[in-house]
Amino acid sequence: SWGYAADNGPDKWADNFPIANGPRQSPIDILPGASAYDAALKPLKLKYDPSTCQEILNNGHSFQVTFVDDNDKSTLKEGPISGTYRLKQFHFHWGASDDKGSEHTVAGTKYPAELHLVHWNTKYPSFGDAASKPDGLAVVGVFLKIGDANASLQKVLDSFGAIKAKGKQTTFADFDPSTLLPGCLDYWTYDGSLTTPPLLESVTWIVCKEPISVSAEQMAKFRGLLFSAEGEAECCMMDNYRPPQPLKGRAVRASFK
Ligand SMILES: O=C(Nc1cc(S(=O)(=O)[N+](=O)[O-])cc([N+](=O)[O-])c1O)Nc1c(F)c(F)c(F)c(F)c1F
Ligand SMILES: [Zn+2]
Repeated sequence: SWGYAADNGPDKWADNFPIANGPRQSPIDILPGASAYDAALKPLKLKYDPSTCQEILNNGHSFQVTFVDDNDKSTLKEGPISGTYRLKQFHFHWGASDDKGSEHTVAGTKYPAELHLVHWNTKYPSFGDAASKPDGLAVVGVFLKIGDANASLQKVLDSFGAIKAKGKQTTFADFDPSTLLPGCLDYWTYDGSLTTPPLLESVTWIVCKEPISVSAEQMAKFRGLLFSAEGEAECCMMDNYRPPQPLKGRAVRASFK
């Protein structure tokens, strides 16, 4: 199945997922100079309840922290979207070294990692249903840059021992994902897609301008996870990012001047 290696990576995904060459694929290279400030864009309204945090798992292409989404305790509202979107999970993409790893880039600049908080539109009955609709998902992207160690991220990293291999999962409770957000929530927004198969074109992307910090030692811990399952030849989880895709005429708007 799909992955990030030479034989099953991003350049091969179109074989099984032809939408990979679609009109609204993600990620993209964000050009600040070409993105128009839109005064109609509202501030992001994020409300996360730590009690909805459920578990952390290694799904073989990243690790993700999943949330109970049968209520409106953890939601995203306003910003570029209308209605209420529920938080489903967050995960990261990162590189083999600190000079690459993010999916979105900013005028060609790559960050060492990128956080994705995945939300779904409650006008649809479920996440799976929403994921097939053009306004079904909203993903908040946050860049990570090398600097001071991130105390909030450290709580996530401390659980890595239990999820080293593909398919491993463990309970992960009482975590507030808003502690992973930057102080300033200025953002760029555009219509895009999932960046992993099935690459569905159902995502309103909301990419924060301000990065959060991560230390080089913490980044090394990300790379200690495995793409491989127990009993398989060990393959370190890194470079699990899709490169930027053609903009194909889309507008990127900025919530800030
Ligand atoms: O739930 C999904 N989560 C997800 C998305 C991305 S993403 O990078 O594409 N993203 O949107 O941020 C990255 C990771 N990850 O762990 O790396 C994820 O686990 N993907 C997903 C799916 F797996 C399906 F089979 C499906 F039918 C569907 F609708 C989906 F949306
Ligand atoms: Zn992602």
